[in-house]
Amino acid sequence: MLVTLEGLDGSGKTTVWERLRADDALPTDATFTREPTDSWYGEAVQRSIDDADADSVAELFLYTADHAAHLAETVRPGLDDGGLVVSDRYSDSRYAYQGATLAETDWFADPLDYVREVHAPWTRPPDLTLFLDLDPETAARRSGATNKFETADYLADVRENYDRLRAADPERFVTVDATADPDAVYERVRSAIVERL
Ligand SMILES: Nc1ncnc2c1ncn2[C@@H]1O[C@H](COP(=O)(O)OP(=O)(O)O)[C@@H](O)[C@H]1O
Ligand SMILES: Cc1cn([C@H]2C[C@H](O)[C@@H](COP(=O)(O)OP(=O)(O)O)O2)c(=O)[nH]c1=O
Repeated sequence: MLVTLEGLDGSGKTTVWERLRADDALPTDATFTREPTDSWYGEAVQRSIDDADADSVAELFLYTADHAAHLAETVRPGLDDGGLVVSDRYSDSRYAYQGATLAETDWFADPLDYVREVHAPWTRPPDLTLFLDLDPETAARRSGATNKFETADYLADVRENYDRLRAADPERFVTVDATADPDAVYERVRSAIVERL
C-alpha cells in the first residue's frame, strides 16, 4: 500500500512521518521515503529550490526526474509483495506546487492538468493520501519562509490546487486539521493508515 503525506510547507508532514517511522503498529519492513529524495536528482531539485530565478518548466522536469528515479529505485520495490511505503510528499506536491508556479506563465491553459498528464502514463498513484490542512499564513510562519515557495501568497495558490485534487479524488484523500495539537494530528493520521492496512 502506498501512503503519502501532503500539505503546505510547515503543515507538520515531517513531524508525523518521523513518528510513523517509530510506531510499532506499522509493519517493521515498511519503507519510509520522501520527495525531494536525497539522490543526486534530489540534489539537483534542491539547487533549483535555492535559485529564486530558476526556470519554472525546467524545475517541473527536475522534480519529475527525481520522482521517476524514486519510483524505480524505492517506491515500486517497496510495494512488491504487498509492502507498505510511506512517502513525505509525492506526485500531488508537483500537481499543486508546479501547477501554481506554471500558472505564472501563459503557456498552459490548465497547468495543474498539464502536470498530471505528464505523470499519468508512468507514475503509481497513492492508495491513501493524508492531507494536513493548514491556512497559508500559518504555513508560511511555521515553515520560517526559508525558500521561494514559502510565502503566504504562493501557498494560497498551492492550497487551491490541493483543494481541486481532493475534490477530484475524495476516496483517496483523508483531510486532517493541521492546526490541532501534534498528538491529535498524529492520532488522526495513524488511525487512517491502520484502518486501511
Ligand atoms: N500540529 C502542530 N502544531 C503546531 N506546530 C507544529 C505542528 N506540527 C508540526 N509543528 C511545527 O511546525 C514546524 C514545521 O513542521 P514540519 O513537520 O517540519 O512540517 P512540514 O514537513 O510539513 O514542512 C516545526 O517547527 C514543527 O515543530
Ligand atoms: C516534492 C515537491 C516539493 N516541492 C516544494 C515544496 C517545498 O517548498 C520544497 C521542499 O520540500 P520539503 O523539503 O518537503 O519542504 P517542507 O518540509 O517545508 O514541506 O519543494 C515542489 O514544489 N514540488 C514537488 O514536487
